[in-house]
Amino acid sequence: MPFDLHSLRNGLVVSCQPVKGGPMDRADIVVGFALAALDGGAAGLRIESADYVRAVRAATARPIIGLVKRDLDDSPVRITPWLEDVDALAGAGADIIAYDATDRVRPTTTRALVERIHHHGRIAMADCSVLADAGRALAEGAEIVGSTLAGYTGPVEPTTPDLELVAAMARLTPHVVAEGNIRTPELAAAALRAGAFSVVVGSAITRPEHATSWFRDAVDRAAAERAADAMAGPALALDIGGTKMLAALVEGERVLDTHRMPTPTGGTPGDWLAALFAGIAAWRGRYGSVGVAVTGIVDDGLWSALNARTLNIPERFALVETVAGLAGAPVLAANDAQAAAWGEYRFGAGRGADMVFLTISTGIGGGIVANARLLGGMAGNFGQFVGDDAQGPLEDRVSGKWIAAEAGRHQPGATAREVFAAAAGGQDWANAILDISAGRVAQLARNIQLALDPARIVLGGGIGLAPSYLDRVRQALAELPARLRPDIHAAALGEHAGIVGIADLAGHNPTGGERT
Ligand SMILES: CC(=O)N[C@H](C=O)[C@@H](O)[C@H](O)[C@H](O)COP(=O)(O)O
Repeated sequence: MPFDLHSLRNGLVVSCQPVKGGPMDRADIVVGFALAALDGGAAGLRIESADYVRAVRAATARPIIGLVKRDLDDSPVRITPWLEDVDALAGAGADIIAYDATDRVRPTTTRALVERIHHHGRIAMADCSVLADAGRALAEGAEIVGSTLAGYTGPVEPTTPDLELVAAMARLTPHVVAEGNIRTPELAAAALRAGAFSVVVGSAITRPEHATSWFRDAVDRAAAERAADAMAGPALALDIGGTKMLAALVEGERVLDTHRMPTPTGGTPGDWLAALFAGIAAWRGRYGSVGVAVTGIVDDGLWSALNARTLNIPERFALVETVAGLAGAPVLAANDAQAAAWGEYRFGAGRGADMVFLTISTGIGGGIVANARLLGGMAGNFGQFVGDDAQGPLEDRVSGKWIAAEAGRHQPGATAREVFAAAAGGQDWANAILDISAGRVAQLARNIQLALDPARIVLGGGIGLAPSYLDRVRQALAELPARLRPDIHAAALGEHAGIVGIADLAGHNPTGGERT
């Protein structure tokens, strides 16, 4: 039956080319790889050498792209350079014959190779390095063009696929094969989306030596990072809030030492920081990096107030530069709730998952970690969300301040803590206030789920962690279908989340500068 090219449409082709001279370089092993690939759902195979094509052909009728590789003295062309190679591959049973279609010094013209492939009634696949190769190959009659040689004509071997070339070739012909350095299922899918007709994957599946080395390199890099962290010793973490300033020496999630002082009511942020550093002068030399978590917004190391009533600071205060001058070490700065989000992500209730952190206390803050990255700038400022009822920011209708104000009608002067106590004692009015507050947080969590679909939402803060509050939030969400229901957990690091988070971020920031 003549070979039907369409059997490869949207298909995965597995290239079974062992490392030359390596332990897998045996016909029986190549046949084993080929049959295993077909069992796994491959639509076709790419096999090197007439002998191996013959061996695989004897084991399967499925499509085979054949090629011969040679290292020639007088030409850089390696893939099927000779007419005799074409004859041998056709004789061995290849359906498609791949050849080097680059414009380089070569023993035989590409036109002659294509003619010879057609003479045997086979399909010609042009392995290209640039778009011009593909244009020429199509003009010479090749049925398929591949991105096989993209990057391989230069001095340094590529490590990523050239999907732009795939997309450009797809504008010339529908029969484009994406090939070369497709190392993950995601890249294979991206190649198809870029316009490929079929995708060839080789080393990631059939060269254990190569795939092992990628993993080994990644593990080596992580080990080097770990060793560098251990060498760097503790980080200095600062938390500058509206009422208090906290300095701490932090190693991993361990807080080794702390120093607290009230945030001065007068002076500039530069004065406050100088006062804080005077209090921790004895720590000098014990830390290699500094993280600063602050209330407000941090953009490019510059600090601005979000709400001047919480902390009045000059617009775009040079926070990183000022602290670097005082500390003599690289500095990283972030919003305090964002820093706490990172702390919970690294060591607390959000470990390793895409997560949103919500802190409900006097106000509401938050942070977002997506794809292992903490979002900076304004991201996570949930307390500032507004409804369409012009009732002001959400935090004014939820937080500790609001709870205490609502309680005033029933128990003048009551604090939020006292409202929780009254609720625990069975007071209906107190339960009603807490249910309203928790219901609004539940609504916020629901909206966050719809916007970001995090794996978890972590709830912290004095109100968020007060007895019964999380249960009330969960209760308010109980009726939602499971897929829409946020998975809410109590924060695990308590008041240390911010300093642990900012210390960890700072420890991985050897060059300094703001990174959030
Ligand atoms: C440049 C060159 O000589 N490529 C060769 C072509 O057949 C093979 O060595 C590759 O393994 C094949 O293209 C599949 O690519 P990857 O193994 O990166 O998935």
